[in-house]
Amino acid sequence: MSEIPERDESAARAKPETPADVPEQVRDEWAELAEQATAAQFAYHVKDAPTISDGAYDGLIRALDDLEEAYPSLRTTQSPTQNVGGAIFSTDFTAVDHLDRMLSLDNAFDTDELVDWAGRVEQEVSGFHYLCELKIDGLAVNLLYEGGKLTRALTRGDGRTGEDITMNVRTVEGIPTRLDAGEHPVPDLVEVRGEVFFRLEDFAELNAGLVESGRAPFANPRNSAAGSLRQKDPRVTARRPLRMLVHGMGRREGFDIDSQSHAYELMASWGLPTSPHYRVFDSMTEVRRFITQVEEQRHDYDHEIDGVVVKVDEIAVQRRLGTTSRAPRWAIAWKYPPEEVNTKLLDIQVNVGRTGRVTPFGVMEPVTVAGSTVSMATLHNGHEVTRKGVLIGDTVVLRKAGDVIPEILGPVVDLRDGSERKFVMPTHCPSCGTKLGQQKEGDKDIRCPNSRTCPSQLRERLSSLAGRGAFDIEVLGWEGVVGLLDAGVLTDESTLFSLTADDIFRVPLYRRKAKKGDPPESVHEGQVLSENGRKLIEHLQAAKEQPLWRVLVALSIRHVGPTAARALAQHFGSIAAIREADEEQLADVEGVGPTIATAVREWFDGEDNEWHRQIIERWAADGVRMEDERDESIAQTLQGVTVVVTGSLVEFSRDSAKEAILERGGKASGSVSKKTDWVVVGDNAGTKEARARDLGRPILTEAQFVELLETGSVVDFEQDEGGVLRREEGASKGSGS
Ligand SMILES: NC(=O)c1ccc[n+]([C@@H]2O[C@H](COP(=O)([O-])OP(=O)(O)OC[C@H]3O[C@@H](n4cnc5c(N)ncnc54)[C@H](O)[C@@H]3O)[C@@H](O)[C@H]2O)c1
Ligand SMILES: [Zn+2]
Repeated sequence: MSEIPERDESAARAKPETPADVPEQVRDEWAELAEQATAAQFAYHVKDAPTISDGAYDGLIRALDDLEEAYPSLRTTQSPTQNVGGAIFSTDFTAVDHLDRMLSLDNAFDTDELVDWAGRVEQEVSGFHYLCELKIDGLAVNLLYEGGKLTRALTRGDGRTGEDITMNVRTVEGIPTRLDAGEHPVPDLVEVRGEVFFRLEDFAELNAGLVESGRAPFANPRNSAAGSLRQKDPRVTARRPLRMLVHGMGRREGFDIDSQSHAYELMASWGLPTSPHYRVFDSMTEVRRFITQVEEQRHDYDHEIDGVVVKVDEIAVQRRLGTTSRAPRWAIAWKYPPEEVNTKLLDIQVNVGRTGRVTPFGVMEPVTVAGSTVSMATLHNGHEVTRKGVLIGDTVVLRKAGDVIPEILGPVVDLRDGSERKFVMPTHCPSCGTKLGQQKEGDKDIRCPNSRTCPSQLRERLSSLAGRGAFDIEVLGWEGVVGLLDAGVLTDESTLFSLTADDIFRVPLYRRKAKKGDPPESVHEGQVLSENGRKLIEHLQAAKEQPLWRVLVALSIRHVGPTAARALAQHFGSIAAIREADEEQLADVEGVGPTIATAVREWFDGEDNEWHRQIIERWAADGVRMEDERDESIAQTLQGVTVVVTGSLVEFSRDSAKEAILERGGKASGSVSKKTDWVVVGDNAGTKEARARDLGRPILTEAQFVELLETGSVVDFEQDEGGVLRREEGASKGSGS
């Protein structure tokens, strides 16, 4: 069917080679890698419990491929590079042949590989389109419909033969047992290929339920979806909220299709679940733009994706290009960098935070994930360590997705060798030795109650107080805090604003050797205050003028971050008024709620109230502004209006834009949802703009934002109802979005 040469051109160029020509060393290396890859395939496809990360697996396949490129005789049908994966079957299921083979996909990990692929295709054929869609990270399934009825469902298996999971698939929501003969007649026979997966929301809910009933949660949606579908007992599958999206056809009888997008249109009309996120393009430039866009909003989809699949749309062209033994030549999977890797958990240590909370964290062998090197990850609390079932010495799965902080998902149990040991939560504070305890019975967190003098809490509190979300004292970083405490000029935060130039001079970090030209009166024992030392004095002075919400954040009241602090400041206007408010009044403030209200009361009335009063009095005496001046002249134009600002504006900083919205009675939100009224887009806006377009929310420029602030509305704005990732007009219908 296909006339184009094998993908591997070097094989064609190389002189004929026999296995005997392959150096022993190379053969051994190949055998070793092949064995590892085969074992990984078994763990992944058959046991649904991978022992190595996808990145590591792809690395093994790469290495094998490189060896086979150099020594083509190694590339036998037995090689893991040549099979579809999952060749070994579980005895729990009956093996059944597919009518048409189910293939895997070739990968492109960088632009060169993608462009090479397109080059090979375009050299062979012309006048075709590229269809781009999401690569769903799930389990490939083949559904057979005969006379419109679902008669069989198989896993992909080795591509020729799969496992019969018909009973299980019948329990998956959204998979019709009968096709709809609405617009198009139901076919005599069709094999429908697609992916079974968990939606992220469903997965989180499933895990929450498991934890509530005292069981261990699942580590990752892909493998637990595979595990859930491949259950001996279909009743277990039925309890798991699995979904499916279809992305291809195998054997078909009694009807014809002319393109991939046509297939989607038909399948949607038959009631099969198709994805709304596909587009058809003319050129590679558009394909690459699509890939970039999808990567930016990778975490906004309701299921996990691990890349984008690019396919030739026209079926006639697909036929001409044909397939290799494991993948079609007319498609390629662009893979995004892996967000999950395996690494060794070397130790679990604890940190005592600014509110006394004792947090265990994992110390790991440094590993690169999603572009950064990670060697530590929080484990939240002792309960969480037990819940995740990790032991010190375990190989663990580490996940870092987008801007989210790295998370240890769980151990790779199969790789334990018996030397692992259990982590025990300490009974006494590692920083001050005080006995640890719960604040209330039933709390998951344990705390060091010595909030006033515990060195660890003090350091954390001071450095967070100086942070950008609080007093914003730039030159008082972690080292500065430690320096002030070590020099003994500060014993707690109450005297922070009483620091004198002499005090600051005593911290080595804030002084330097005197130079010629330094005024003689500033020189003491050959040293002068450094630039940062002088800045610290200035910044402390400036901090006293900060708005009330920042002072509130600086007090380190549990649960009171910038959002709650802004709400409190906006509503009450002064520390005195907040102190007078009862729990109910506090909880009634929008954006506050009962947990925060309790924490605020606890801070003013609890065991440490004396000491907390001292901080406030001392700060006030030193000139810190404890109330906001209200500008009654500002018109409340944005009452009940929610605005999201994204990207950088010219006249506004992030904070001042937020302030401007709040001052006018509006709500400044950090994420775009259907409830967002306006989205203000500055330079370099990322996923939020895309999401706004996706949801069809009105988009404003900075000038229009000013108009909005002044008048409460904008006359002429941009609204993209279609959204960048919507299917093209008329491309398909019936599946909703
Ligand atoms: N961690 C491990 O030990 C281990 C072992 C084996 C495989 N793996 C992972 O699995 C991959 C290989 O598995 P594979 O052979 O399934 O290949 P693949 O996941 O790279 O791609 C092929 C599969 O993608 C699926 N797919 C998702 N969305 C699709 C769409 N829109 N259109 C077409 N197909 C779509 C199909 O089911 C198809 O079979 C590796 O790259 C690795 O990520 C990991
Ligand atoms: Zn302590």
